[in-house]
Amino acid sequence: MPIATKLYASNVTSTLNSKTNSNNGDLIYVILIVIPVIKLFLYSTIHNQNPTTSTLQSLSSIQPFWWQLLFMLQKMLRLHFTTALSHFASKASPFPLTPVSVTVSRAIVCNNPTRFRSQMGSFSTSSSSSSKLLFRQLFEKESSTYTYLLADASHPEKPALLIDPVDRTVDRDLSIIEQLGLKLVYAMNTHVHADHVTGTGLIKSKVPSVKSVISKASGATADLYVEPGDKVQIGDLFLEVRATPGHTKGCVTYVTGDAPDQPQPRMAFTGDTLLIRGCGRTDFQGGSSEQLYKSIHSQILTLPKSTLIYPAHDYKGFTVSTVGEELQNNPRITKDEETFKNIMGNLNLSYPKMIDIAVPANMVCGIQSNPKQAEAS
Ligand SMILES: N[C@@H](CCC(=O)N[C@@H](CSS)C(=O)NCC(=O)O)C(=O)O
Repeated sequence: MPIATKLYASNVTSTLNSKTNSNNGDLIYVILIVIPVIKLFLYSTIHNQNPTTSTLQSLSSIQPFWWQLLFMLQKMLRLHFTTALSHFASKASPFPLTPVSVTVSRAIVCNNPTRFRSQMGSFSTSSSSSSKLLFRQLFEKESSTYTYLLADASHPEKPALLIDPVDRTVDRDLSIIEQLGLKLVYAMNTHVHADHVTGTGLIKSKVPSVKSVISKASGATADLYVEPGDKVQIGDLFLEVRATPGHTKGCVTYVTGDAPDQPQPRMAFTGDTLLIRGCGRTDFQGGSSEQLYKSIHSQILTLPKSTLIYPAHDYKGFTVSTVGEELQNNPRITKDEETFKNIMGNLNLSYPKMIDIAVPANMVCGIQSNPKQAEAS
């Protein structure tokens, strides 16, 4: 029996029980109170006394007998006596004393699951929703890199793309793609990375139909080059390409489409341009703090405040932010341009350990002469 029906049935039973009990209570009321009063009046009449003036005298003479009788009755009918008291009390009180009210309130909670679901839903701000989008944020711990998997799950072929895959985690990424029944179409980079080798080359060696993608401005070799304003389509979903130079000269940010059938809120894959509470360094690969400041402010922070920020790295355990959150809390980009340039000129970060291997490899989208060697590294 469904829980709501069960509760309703027990509620009906309780109501019937309390009705029976109140009839018993009426009977006890007659035995305990009405009969003694009649007896008192009869006694007064028989003895030719005015009942009003002789009440105290009369009571004192009959009390021992009647109270003894009442005491015995009470013992015999303890349960009924208690019920009778409850009956009188409930008649006097605006609040019912029987458990019926408890049962009813439980039934109301269980009968309104949608109310509680919608309350829970209104607290969810950390992910974007679309009936089409399948989204996964994947992490590579050596370089603290995020790789993003996006797919149109409503399309018959379930076309998918990867943003910023890492060579070390290609097998993991391809296995989740296979498990979810997706068809990987594009392996994309936000820029030429300096701290790890991109997974795009290795992916192509394992799934030759996949196309590698990078910006034309990067100067790197790939199957497809994107430019500002281009759209990268998978099924009915698309990403817009925005030029965001500054960390490197070819950096781009991929932003989900601005249309009612696209994920809401929008999602921005910012690479190393905008990090959570930080931003990419500007001291190599054609970096420029002046350009970075302009890119972030004109191309990313002008998006709706609800836009989700998904960076290529995080070193502090953050996973996602929003434009609104960064506008308020980012210690670098909330400053004026001069202060920002000063901060960026004094970061004193050591060069990435992999820079001498990573940059040349990534200039050809990670295509290795021996993919098996790369897989083992
Ligand atoms: N220690 C790491 C490199 C860390 C680093 O320099 N990160 C870059 C992005 S990867 S090129 C960066 O821009 N950091 C900004 C910051 O404020 O930390 C290594 O050796 O690989």
